[in-house]
Amino acid sequence: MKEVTAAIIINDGKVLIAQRAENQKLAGKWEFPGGKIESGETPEECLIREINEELGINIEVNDFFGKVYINMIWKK
Ligand SMILES: Nc1nc2c([nH]c(=O)n2[C@H]2C[C@H](O)[C@@H](COP(=O)(O)OP(=O)(O)OP(=O)(O)O)O2)c(=O)[nH]1
Repeated sequence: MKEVTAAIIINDGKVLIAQRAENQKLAGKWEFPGGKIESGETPEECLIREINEELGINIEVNDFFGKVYINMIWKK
């Protein structure tokens, strides 16, 4: 099982969503920015790292929104 974190960033009543890059899996799809939890990392640490890598900003994690389980099947 793969564990992923994603951030819901709200500013001025607008929610930030990001488009996946052309060189990524699911290229062009829209997502809440985030990524996979690495070994030894807490979900919060993962989120801070991913948002810094993807958006170049430093965030503080506030409220936990929720958890979902997805069964993904890849099609080529
Ligand atoms: N970031 C993000 N990922 C999502 C969302 N919904 C959803 O199903 N996913 C899935 C897509 C991917 O299979 C997985 C996130 O993996 P990723 O490829 O973005 O992770 P990563 O940044 O660590 O990438 P990499 O190092 O493996 O290249 O979670 C979402 O809202 N945000």
